[in-house]
Amino acid sequence: MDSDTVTADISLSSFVYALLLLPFLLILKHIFLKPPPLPPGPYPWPIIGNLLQLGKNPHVKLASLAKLHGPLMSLRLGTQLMVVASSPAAALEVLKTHDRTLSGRYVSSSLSVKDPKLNHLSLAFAKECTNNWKNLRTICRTEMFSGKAMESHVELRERKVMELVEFLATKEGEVVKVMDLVFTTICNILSNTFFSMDLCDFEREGLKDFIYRAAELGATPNLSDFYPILDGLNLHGSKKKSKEALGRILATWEGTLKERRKQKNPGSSHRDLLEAFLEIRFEDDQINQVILELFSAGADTSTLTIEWAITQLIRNPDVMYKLRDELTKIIGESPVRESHLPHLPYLQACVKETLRLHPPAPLLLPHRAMETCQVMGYTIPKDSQVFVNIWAMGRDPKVWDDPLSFTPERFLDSKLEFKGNDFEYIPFGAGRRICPGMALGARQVPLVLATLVHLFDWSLPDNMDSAQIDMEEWLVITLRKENPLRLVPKVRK
Ligand code: HEM
Repeated sequence: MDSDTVTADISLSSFVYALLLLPFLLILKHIFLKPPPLPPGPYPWPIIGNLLQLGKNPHVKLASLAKLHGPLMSLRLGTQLMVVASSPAAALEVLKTHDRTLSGRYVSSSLSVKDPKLNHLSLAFAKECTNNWKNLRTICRTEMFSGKAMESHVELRERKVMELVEFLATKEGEVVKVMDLVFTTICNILSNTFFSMDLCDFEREGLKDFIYRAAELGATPNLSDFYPILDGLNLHGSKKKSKEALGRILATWEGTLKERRKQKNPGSSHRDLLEAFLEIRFEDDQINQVILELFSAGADTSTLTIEWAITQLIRNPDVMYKLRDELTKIIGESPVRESHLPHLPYLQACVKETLRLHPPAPLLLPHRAMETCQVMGYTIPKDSQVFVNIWAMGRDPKVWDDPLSFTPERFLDSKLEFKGNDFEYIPFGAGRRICPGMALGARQVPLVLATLVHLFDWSLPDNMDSAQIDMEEWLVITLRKENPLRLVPKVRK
């Protein structure tokens, strides 16, 4: 046998051995290199998964499910996978350690922008954190939320709040839907920052009702969110309804946009966001998209926080008394100014305590896994929806003493801030997707709240006692429409 034949025999036998070993190697790979499992969660039913388990207050139900399944759990909603983080440690993993991968946005099919050009120019609904999204955040920060921009709008915010006070004063003794009026004020603060004009009226319906309607449609789950294959069928007709509602919102500033495009020099006494957008040659569609998103993200969140703060103050007269006392000592008889806010620690603590118990976005906005990743020893597959249940974290007895009581004092000697670094307390989120409007929210909410508490006495109508305002989360919104929470403001003499 010559050496060539021996070499050929050896290679042939190595090949045969390798072939025989292959199944074993594959089995070993399967056993040892198997990706970690999905996060634990309730058993999913065939086809519907866990859809029926969420109910009408998903954050409340998810909080109780997390007690059974742990701080990182997964549920199936139709064909979609939902992952929920419910502890500060899990929130830190999602919003800091894996922020790059998990900062995609999951957008409901009824809200999703079909035009790819607009999708690239979206802020809250941008599916990825693209350069366009970064640029948009930078423009909004520079023009609206930076220290300089915030200072340039102080007088505007104070004026709008005084208009609310003047209107309320004309209603002495009457039953008033105060929170509708607060919503009007917040919308007008925003619309003046965008266009230097009011878009809402205390007496008439208009923009605010269209925004309610659009928000309601956006929050209503759509079957194609759970079964994307049904997307083209538009079973609820919700896309048509959202399009109508959005069309009516856009119509409220269409004329202004046209006018301002024609003007060479806008002539407004202070710069607004529209001026910045026109300078960088944004088209109408692009401007509409961003302003729409800023309205939807900024108006309801601030109003709900004020509404809950007032509700908690009525429920807790001692806290109301202490807050009034602080306001009287620091402000005296004059109207509240933004320059007073840094000197009102108890007011700031009341706002923080309200955001702990009643975060207006209890699950943040839905994030999306842009790639498959491993978190806390579990796999989160690409395109899963990822939520952080800050409502559950705000009421967790492992994190807070006596978590259900409204005790602003807990924030007085504490260094806890809502700026996205303390993961037990993130009402504005954290990481790349943190709320860009935090600076504005953190000024307009205490300004309006302090004004309402300082200038008015709050009492309930005779036929309602404080037990009746023992509301469940999100019921406030329902109350507003079906059985509005009517508080009687009495102007203090
Ligand atoms: C009390 C007031 C507010 C609270 C509690 C709040 C809270 C939040 C939260 C929790 C998020 C989602 C963060 C995430 O998904 O991780 C968010 C996003 C957002 N907020 Fe706010 N917000 C408030 C006021 C405002 C205001 C006044 C504006 C602007 C006018 C605003 C504009 C936005 C936008 C555009 C986003 C989407 C950001 C993105 O996806 O990149 N918010 N906010």
